[in-house]
Amino acid sequence: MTSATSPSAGTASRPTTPRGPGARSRLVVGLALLDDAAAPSRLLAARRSAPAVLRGLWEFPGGKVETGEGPREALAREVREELGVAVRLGAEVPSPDPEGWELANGARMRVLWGVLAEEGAEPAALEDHDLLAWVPLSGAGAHHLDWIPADRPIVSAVVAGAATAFAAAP
Ligand SMILES: Nc1nc2c([nH]c(=O)n2[C@H]2C[C@H](O)[C@@H](COP(=O)(O)OP(=O)(O)OP(=O)(O)O)O2)c(=O)[nH]1
Repeated sequence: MTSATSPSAGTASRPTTPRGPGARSRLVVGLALLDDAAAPSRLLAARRSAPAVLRGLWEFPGGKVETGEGPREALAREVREELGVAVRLGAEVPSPDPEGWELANGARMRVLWGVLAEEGAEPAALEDHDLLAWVPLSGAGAHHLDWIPADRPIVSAVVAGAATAFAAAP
């Protein structure tokens, strides 16, 4: 499976600071996966299965950027590992801080829009999650889930911005 990304979209191509061999930066990347680029109506949410402190809470699929990786590359890798699908990544969901959304542990998360790269592909909860849900973008749909608290403002931004997420994409 190939992952199609658009390197020029968004600002998520900034390099991360190397911290030595095998080290991981504190940058986390998350995916706001929409069911359709032109007329999105649902967002994919993933329920954490571990660690214990996060178990049962919902989040954006993704994870930590590894040393030497760009954020987009890291996100495509995490999504392949966690969901078993390739995604077409779009721009970054704008955050109040250019470094990204602040997480509870002091880390930052940058969230990118995405849609499935292959028609008919179905994300599966392969790693880190025990349940996936396509939640409606309209009404209170997405807000009903028990999100990781730091994700709540991101969910609001995603719900507000989904309709135009891919509007400028080629
Ligand atoms: N993936 C993801 N992580 C989030 C979100 N919100 C949030 O606070 N986090 C936190 C949880 C974790 O402390 C951290 C991401 O770590 P992770 O465990 O997903 O990263 P990883 O897949 O690279 O895992 P690992 O190899 O370090 O175990 O960011 C979110 O929406 N998605």
